[in-house]
Amino acid sequence: MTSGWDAPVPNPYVELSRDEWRGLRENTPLPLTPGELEALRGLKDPIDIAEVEEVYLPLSRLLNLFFQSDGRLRDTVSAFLGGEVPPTPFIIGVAGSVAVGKSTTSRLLRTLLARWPEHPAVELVTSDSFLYPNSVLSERGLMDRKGFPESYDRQALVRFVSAIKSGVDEYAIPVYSHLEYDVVPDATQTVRRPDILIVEGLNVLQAPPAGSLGVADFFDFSIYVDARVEDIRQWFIDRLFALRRTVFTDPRSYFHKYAHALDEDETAAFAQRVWRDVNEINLVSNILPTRSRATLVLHKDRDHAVQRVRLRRI
Ligand SMILES: Nc1ncnc2c1ncn2[C@@H]1O[C@H](COP(=O)(O)OP(=O)(O)O)[C@@H](O)[C@H]1O
Ligand SMILES: CC(C)(COP(=O)(O)O)[C@@H](O)C(=O)NCCC(=O)O
Repeated sequence: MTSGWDAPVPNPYVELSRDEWRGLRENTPLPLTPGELEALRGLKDPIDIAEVEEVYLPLSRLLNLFFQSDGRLRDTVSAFLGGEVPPTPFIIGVAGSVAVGKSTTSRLLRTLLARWPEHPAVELVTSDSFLYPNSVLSERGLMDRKGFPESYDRQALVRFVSAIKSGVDEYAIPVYSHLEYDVVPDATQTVRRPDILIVEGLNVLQAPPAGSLGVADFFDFSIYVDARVEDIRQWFIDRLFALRRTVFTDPRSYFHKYAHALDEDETAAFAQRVWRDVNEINLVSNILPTRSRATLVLHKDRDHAVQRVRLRRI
C-alpha cells in the first residue's frame, strides 16, 4: 500500500499515448478515401488519412464495441423484465471549445460508424440548432454571449434527445446557419430513428440545474475534444482569416461587411477581441469544467494531431 504526499493520485482514467492508442485499431478496415475525407474536413483543419487510421479507426472500433455491448445489456434487461425491450438509438455526445475541430470529428465519426454493418443509420445534430434566434438574443442582451449556456433553449434540446431515446419515429428540429449567423426561419432537420445519434456542441456535457435532466443524461458515450487554450486561440484567429477570404465574401454572410471594411491588422484585432471576450471566457468558465465528465478525451497538439487519449474506466 502506498501512502504519504508522493503517493500516486488515484485516477479514474486510462491514459494512452498516440502510439499506444493507434495499436488498438487492430484489423479495423479503412472505409474512407482521401477524397471523402477532404469533403468532411473543416476549414483550416489539416486532418489527413494517417490521423484517421491512427486516431479515428481505434475510436470507431471502440464505439462499435460499446454499441454491441449496449445491445447485450438490453437483452439482459429484456430477460429480467420477461419481455422484449425494443432498441433505441445509441447516443454519442461530442463537446469542446469553439474552433477545436468538433465538427470534423463528428462528421468523420458519422461516416466511419455508418460503415459498420451493425449500425448503418447514423445521424448528426449540432446544438446550434437550439440557439435562440438573434431577435431573442438581442432582446435579452445576449448577442455577445452566443455559445454560452444561456444562449440555448436548453429544455428544447433535452426534449429532443429524450424523445429520440424514447424511440420516437421522427423528430424535427430547427436549423442554424453559420453563414447567416442565425436560426433559419421555417427550416427543419428531421431525425428518423437512427441506430446512432451524434449530438455535437460546446456545452453538451454541461451538468443540468439541480433537479432537472440535462442532455448528457441521455448519452451512452461522450467525447471531449481538447487542446491547450493558447493553441485553440491561434486556430480561431487563423480560421477567421480563412473565413474572411472565403465565406465572408458571400454577400449573404452576416460577416460580409467585415471582409472588406477591415484591413489585416483590424481583422487580427477583431479576431483577438472575439476570442478573448467571448470564446475564451466560455471555454474557461463553462466548457473546460465539463471535460472530466466525458467518457473519452482526445487531446490535440499545436499541429492539430491527437497525441494523447484518456478513457474513463468502466
Ligand atoms: N462565421 C462563420 N461563418 C461560416 N462558418 C463558420 C463560422 N464560424 C464557424 N464556422 C464553421 O462552423 C463549424 C463549427 O465551428 P465551431 O463551433 O467553432 O466548432 P469546431 O471548430 O469545434 O468544429 C465549423 O465547420 C466552422 O468552420
Ligand atoms: C454557433 C456556435 C455558438 C457553436 O454552436 P454549437 O453547435 O457548438 O452549439 C459558435 O460557432 C459561434 O458562432 N459562436 C459565436 C462567437 C464566434 O463568432 O466565434
